[in-house]
Amino acid sequence: MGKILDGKAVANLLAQNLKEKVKKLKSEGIVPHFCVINIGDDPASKIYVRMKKRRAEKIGIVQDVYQLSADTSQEEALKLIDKLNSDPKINGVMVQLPAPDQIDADELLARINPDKDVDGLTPANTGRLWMDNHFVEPATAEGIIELLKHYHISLAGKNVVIIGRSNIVGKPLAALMLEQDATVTIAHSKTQNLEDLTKHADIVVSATGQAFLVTADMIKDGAIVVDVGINHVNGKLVGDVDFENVKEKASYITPVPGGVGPLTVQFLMEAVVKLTRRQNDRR
Ligand SMILES: NC(=O)C1=CN([C@@H]2O[C@H](COP(=O)(O)OP(=O)(O)OC[C@H]3O[C@@H](n4cnc5c(N)ncnc54)[C@H](OP(=O)(O)O)[C@@H]3O)[C@@H](O)[C@H]2O)C=CC1
Ligand SMILES: Nc1nc(=O)c2c([nH]1)NC[C@@H]1CN(c3ccc(C(=O)N[C@@H](CCC(=O)O)C(=O)O)cc3)C=[N+]21
Repeated sequence: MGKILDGKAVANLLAQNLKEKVKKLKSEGIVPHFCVINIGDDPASKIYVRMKKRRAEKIGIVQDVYQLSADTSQEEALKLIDKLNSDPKINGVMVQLPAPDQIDADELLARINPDKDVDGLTPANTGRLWMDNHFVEPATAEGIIELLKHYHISLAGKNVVIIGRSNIVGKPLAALMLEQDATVTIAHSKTQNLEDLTKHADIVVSATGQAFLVTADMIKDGAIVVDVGINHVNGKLVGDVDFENVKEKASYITPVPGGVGPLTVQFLMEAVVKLTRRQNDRR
């Protein structure tokens, strides 16, 4: 039976460490301060924004939330980003996704000053990620890398299948795993015979938002399974993986909740502190 990769515990352990870094900054008169721009009324986004706030407070980081109405124009959102970019008191900026239909989210992301890019999703930082020259990494991908490291799971030479090719999860994770010498396959909704790929994988990561996509018959005995998905089924929070059955076959598996999610939030906080430190050391 598979061992649980306890993302929540690892995130809380890292939070203790980060708190000390924040204390050190505070002794120099610096308080890490970032802003989340949330446009519209997506209920899940509001929950995530609250979770970030909770973790930020625990660590000693100041988080402002700019809650913009669902009918906010592109110009208004761009103006707010420009204002935060040029405010020296603000160390980090992020735009919560998804944004409403009238908003071009890619243009908003591209407007964020790469030196304040908490999510690591600006074109500049995405480029640096693929050139192995990165400073902040997208939090979910970095969280997964650090989770595997915590459990002494090496990526070198491993066959990894990542299901999902989004700019926020699948693609950055592929870059980071490739950098650690894994052989990476990225699957998506047009992939044929997905199980032929996953059956040969040492590590399967699912980031699709499709509950029960990954079943036990798709997994090699002793494989490692990382579940990024967040789905609500009959009022219950589940991932993409049929956890109860897959855990009998896997050597390690992440639960949902309590797996990748808390690490995502933790690594957003890590990014805020790193950016704050660099901005102050450069002055
Ligand atoms: N735990 C955490 O910290 C985080 C969790 N999430 C969750 O992870 C999931 C993915 O998020 P995100 O990457 O933003 O989502 P997107 O919707 O942007 O991307 C989903 C990806 O999954 C692929 N996909 C969808 N259905 C299938 C299928 N049946 N078979 C194979 N591939 C499929 C899509 O393929 P195609 O490109 O062809 O459409 C796409 O590449 C969501 O549930 C989200 O809530 C996201 C971020 C952080
Ligand atoms: N610009 C941007 N950056 C993001 O990082 C970003 C985003 N937009 N949009 C949405 C996704 C999703 N995401 C999650 C964060 C925390 C949990 C999390 O903490 N989950 C808990 C449970 C959550 C619950 O109870 O609902 C867990 O899995 O244990 C999940 C998902 C960040 N995202």
